[in-house]
Amino acid sequence: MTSTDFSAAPPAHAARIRTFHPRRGRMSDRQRGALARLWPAYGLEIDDLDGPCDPAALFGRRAPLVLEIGSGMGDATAAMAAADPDRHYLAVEVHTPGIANLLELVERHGLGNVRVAKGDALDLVRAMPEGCLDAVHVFFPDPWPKARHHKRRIIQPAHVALLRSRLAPGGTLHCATDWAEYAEAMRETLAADPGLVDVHGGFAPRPEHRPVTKFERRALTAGREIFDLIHRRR
Ligand SMILES: C[S@@+](CC[C@H](N)C(=O)[O-])C[C@H]1O[C@@H](n2cnc3c(N)ncnc32)[C@H](O)[C@@H]1O
Repeated sequence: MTSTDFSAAPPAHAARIRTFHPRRGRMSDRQRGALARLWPAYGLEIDDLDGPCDPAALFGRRAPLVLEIGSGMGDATAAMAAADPDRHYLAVEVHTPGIANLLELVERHGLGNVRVAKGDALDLVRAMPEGCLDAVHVFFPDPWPKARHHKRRIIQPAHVALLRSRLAPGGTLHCATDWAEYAEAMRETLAADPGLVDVHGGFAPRPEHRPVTKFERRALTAGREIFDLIHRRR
């Protein structure tokens, strides 16, 4: 891995970004330090977007872009970005300590191909141009198990149509969950989208390129099955 010069001038979008003041969650000194140092150039506050989001401007150059929705502690994002330096990784998360942890990993491993957005992923996706994404990763999204809360799920028909519209033709939507009922609902929802092709014709074998995430580790410890679904935009 090459090291990255974090003292370089922040990209143009940084002017729109306010200084980050984490209000909740416990963070180590290393995480807090990385957040303070990297946020101005590597972070995007979604609520501050006042128009379309140009993903290339976030990175200062063009490359195929992977969006990870709900990156949690960011360990999977960092591992995938390190193994895949020719693509850009944009992680979206609402949880401040998770963002700080990812930025600490970015700093420690010199990952110049990662950026982090804070806020609601769907607001960010709506602000992105159609066809701008090479891949979308939704790894272990909140399952919202109660029926009256299903409307809060990320994977539901209208959101899938939105995500698909931002994928380039041939781009992939990769979802994983340990919640069997949500897995089945995801499978049906994704299969019903006319603009997507199911790469494996149902649940996919666990792809080696997907690192074990924090929530996956918990699920495996508890003995739960993991379900992967990989679709391609037509
Ligand atoms: C169950 S955790 C999984 C985290 C990580 N992907 C993993 O596998 O360890 C779901 C994550 O999604 C985040 N999240 C939920 N809704 C979100 C949204 N609308 N936009 C961005 N992040 C969201 C939560 O804060 C949480 O960190």
